[in-house]
Amino acid sequence: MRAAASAVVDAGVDAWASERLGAARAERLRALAADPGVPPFFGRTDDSCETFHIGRRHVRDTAGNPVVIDWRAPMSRPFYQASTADPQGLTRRRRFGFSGGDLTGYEDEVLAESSPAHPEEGTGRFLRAEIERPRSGPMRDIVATIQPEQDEIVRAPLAESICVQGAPGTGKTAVGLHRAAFLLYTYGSQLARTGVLVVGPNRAFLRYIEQVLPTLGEVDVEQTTLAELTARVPVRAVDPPEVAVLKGDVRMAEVLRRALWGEIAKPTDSVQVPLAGRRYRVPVERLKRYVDDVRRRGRAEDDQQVLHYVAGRERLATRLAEDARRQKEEGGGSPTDAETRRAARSAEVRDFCDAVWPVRDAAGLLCELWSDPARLARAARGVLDDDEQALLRWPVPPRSVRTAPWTAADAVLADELAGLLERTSGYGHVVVDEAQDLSPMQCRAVARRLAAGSLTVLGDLAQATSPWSPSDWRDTLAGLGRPHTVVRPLTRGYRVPGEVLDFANRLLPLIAPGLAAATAVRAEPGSLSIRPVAAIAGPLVDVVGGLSAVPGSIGIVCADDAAADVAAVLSDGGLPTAVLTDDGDEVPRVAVVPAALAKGLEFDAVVVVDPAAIAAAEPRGLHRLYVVLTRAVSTLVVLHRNDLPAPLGDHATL
Ligand SMILES: Nc1ncnc2c1ncn2[C@@H]1O[C@H](COP(=O)(O)OP(=O)(O)OP(=O)(O)O)[C@@H](O)[C@H]1O
Repeated sequence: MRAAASAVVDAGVDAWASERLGAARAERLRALAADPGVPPFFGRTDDSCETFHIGRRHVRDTAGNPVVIDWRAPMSRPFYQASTADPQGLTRRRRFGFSGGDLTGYEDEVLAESSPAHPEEGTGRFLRAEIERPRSGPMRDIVATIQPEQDEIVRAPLAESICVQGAPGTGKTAVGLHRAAFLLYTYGSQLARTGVLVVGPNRAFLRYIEQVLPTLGEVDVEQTTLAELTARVPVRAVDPPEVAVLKGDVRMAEVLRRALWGEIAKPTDSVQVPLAGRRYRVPVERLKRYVDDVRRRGRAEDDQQVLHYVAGRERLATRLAEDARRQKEEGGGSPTDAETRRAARSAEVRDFCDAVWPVRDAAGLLCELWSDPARLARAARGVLDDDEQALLRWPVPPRSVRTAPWTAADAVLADELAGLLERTSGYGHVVVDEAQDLSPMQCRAVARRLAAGSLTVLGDLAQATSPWSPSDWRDTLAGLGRPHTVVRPLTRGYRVPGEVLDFANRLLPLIAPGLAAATAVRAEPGSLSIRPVAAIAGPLVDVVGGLSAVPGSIGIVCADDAAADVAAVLSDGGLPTAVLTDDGDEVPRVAVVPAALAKGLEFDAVVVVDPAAIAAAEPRGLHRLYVVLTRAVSTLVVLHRNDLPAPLGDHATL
């Protein structure tokens, strides 16, 4: 296929067409470029008469016959879904193993109806080897081993919004990313216009996942964090917790709406509109009606019909110009469209709009609200009480909008205002990860990017650490604008060995009562080690030294404010490490990980330093600890000076 694409001559009917052909060919060659380390296929399906290979992309031979079927094609579905109970027409499924591009082995499952159940069906050798392959660098794709319950979600139709409630390591993130790739393949032309957006919680997480879609051949998906999505003001300050909670509260949407639309003034005087050399008086009564009409359109029930503030101002100007035009027509004149448009842009009309429907910008308006108590009180009356209003106000008004002490929550509010001013362009599909932590205002920011598209929401209520953490998904899904989204659970844990998962799951009745616990697909005797220590330093250096001797990634997770000390201890012990930061740098093989950044990440070996300190560091510290305890693929070592938090303490049975 590469040879055929290279051989095409870029001769179009003219220079422009030739250039376009050349660009298309370059694009095609780029799409066909293959990493020699990535095998062209990883599976094979046999039915009674045919054999198909399954791979990352479609490959055909010189005669045009398919040699490898793209994993996303409907024909590949049985490869992922067939079982001995339901062979889906297959007699055999074969999985190939590769090492650095060399075929090293294969595993067969005979699926004919009469065959006995495969002893390790679903957790075959290859799946296990794939999970346990030592990690280095960013997250890998799972195309070769997607499991049936994951495949159901990956291949759900585009129109279906889905919320995946998945326990740690059940593959939520992997499923969300593979779903994006599946949708782009299956609904390419529809999504080419509107695009797909993936939203993650922070840069460190994004850096970890951002290579998965490109390795699946999808380079055009936009992957971003919530902070980047809402970067309307330069964030340079941090809100105290109670202020951040209030700024994330859904009532802020009403306050901002009133702050913008509530300040539209009533016309007090008529306006003289110049049109084609004469002036026409528009009386104040009619002006009032125009303003009311346009303002009402700003509150349309159907979101797609809403007239945004900036467009409303233009509409108002047009209404005045049209009034003058009518007057001229009634006098026998026939003004042109261009003359009417000029009238709408005249100084007289502009002055009127400035007085009644002033030009606004999001940051400027927010700055006014936080600086001017009377202005805030007008917008917040009946919504926020006096104490709440006081929380929002800046003690000292800033010298300029740019230098104001903006916070991350302010950026989300500025984004809300920007969404009231003008329509935010929406995507055809949005995947939002770690959604359990979104504030109601952040949910609205994501919903604005959705327009008519659908949504994949990924999260785990047991890992919810933000102040808004919901106890079920209803409010989040309503906030995201898709209240009827079906919640689908994933409970088979692929990452964490059974011994470790059972230990972490002891926290579940406390942190998420009623939530089904995950069951691990692998047991790994010896994977969990709990070590009471008198002092951390010596044992920590010993443990990390021992783990460093084998390949794979190591995360040393501790309370955020202990990270620098832990790194210093390791470096003094001859084990230089880096502290993971949220600047998007690659995660080093051996990293000290502040607990707040552990979410979504995983390491072959994890050392948890002082779990009691992690639990004590924040209001939802036990949830944070649950996140931390579920990051390990092969080994978890817990070093504790103080007693373990209660449900974990009784480890006599371990
Ligand atoms: N079908 C699979 N085949 C191979 N590996 C898998 C499969 N499903 C999940 N994994 C692996 O399990 C690990 C966990 O997956 P992922 O990070 O997507 O889970 P998650 O549910 O988002 O976890 P968490 O909520 O704890 O962040 C990853 O290393 C992923 O590659």
